[in-house]
Amino acid sequence: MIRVENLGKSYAGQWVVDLPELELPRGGLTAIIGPNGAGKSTLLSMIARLQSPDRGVVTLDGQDILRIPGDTLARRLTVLRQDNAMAARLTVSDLVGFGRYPYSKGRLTGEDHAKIEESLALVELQPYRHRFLDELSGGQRQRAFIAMVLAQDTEYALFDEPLNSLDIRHAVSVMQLLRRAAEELGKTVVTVLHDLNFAARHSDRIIAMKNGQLQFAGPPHQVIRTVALRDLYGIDLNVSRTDGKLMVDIYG
Ligand SMILES: Nc1ncnc2c1ncn2[C@@H]1O[C@H](COP(=O)(O)OP(=O)(O)OP(=O)(O)O)[C@@H](O)[C@H]1O
Repeated sequence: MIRVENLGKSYAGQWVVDLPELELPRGGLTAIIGPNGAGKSTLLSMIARLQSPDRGVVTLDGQDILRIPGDTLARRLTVLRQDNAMAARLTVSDLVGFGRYPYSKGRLTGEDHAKIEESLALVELQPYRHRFLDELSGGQRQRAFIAMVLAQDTEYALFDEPLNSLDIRHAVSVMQLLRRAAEELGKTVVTVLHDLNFAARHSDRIIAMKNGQLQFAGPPHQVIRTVALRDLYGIDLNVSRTDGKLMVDIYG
């Protein structure tokens, strides 16, 4: 379980994350939604220890993440960041191989190569394995980074807007991948999503943030409601339910 206590991050005297308490239980897929600037990425990067909080603690299965050695943490938790700045003259295979670093320390074993292949196949990038990152389209590059995260094969996997730049086929495929990781492999998947329909369809629970605070939390049908979405985004969106499936009319 990931637990956040009294967690805060502030810039210029303004709390951009201000969470007295938040629990992300083990297993399942949690979507984090909320308007631009709500604090979603900041929360994710503090959980992944990419950014340090100004107050409070994050615990992973009861352990303060600041006390977990880096290589141990890297075998338990991984994160796909929104800004994947990385050397362009790196091939797709090399990048995905970095996901194995916590295990191989740079000397890839047969098992590592198998994981790399499996991850490339999951995002359908085998034909591009020898391409340099700057020779890929935006969506292909995004899938390469997703493959790197999958290759790391950690129990906790955090994603910040994984569907960025993806066409609809690959967006559906990545969401199904995350779903399978949670359902069949028992991983704990936490992902920031802007697409409310993907969040409604594929998540077990939704956390909705606004102004750095937790606004709503619960299963999709409790959060994906016209009143809640108006509160979050300031617009009226019609939500319907057909055959038990929630559908947000995102065109207003
Ligand atoms: N380095 C920084 N210096 C100052 N303010 C920052 C910095 N990083 C983030 N912020 C501010 O913190 C707030 C939260 O940013 P964050 O990126 O966490 O939001 P978000 O919910 O992920 O937004 P988006 O949906 O646009 O990605 C924003 O108001 C942002 O401007």
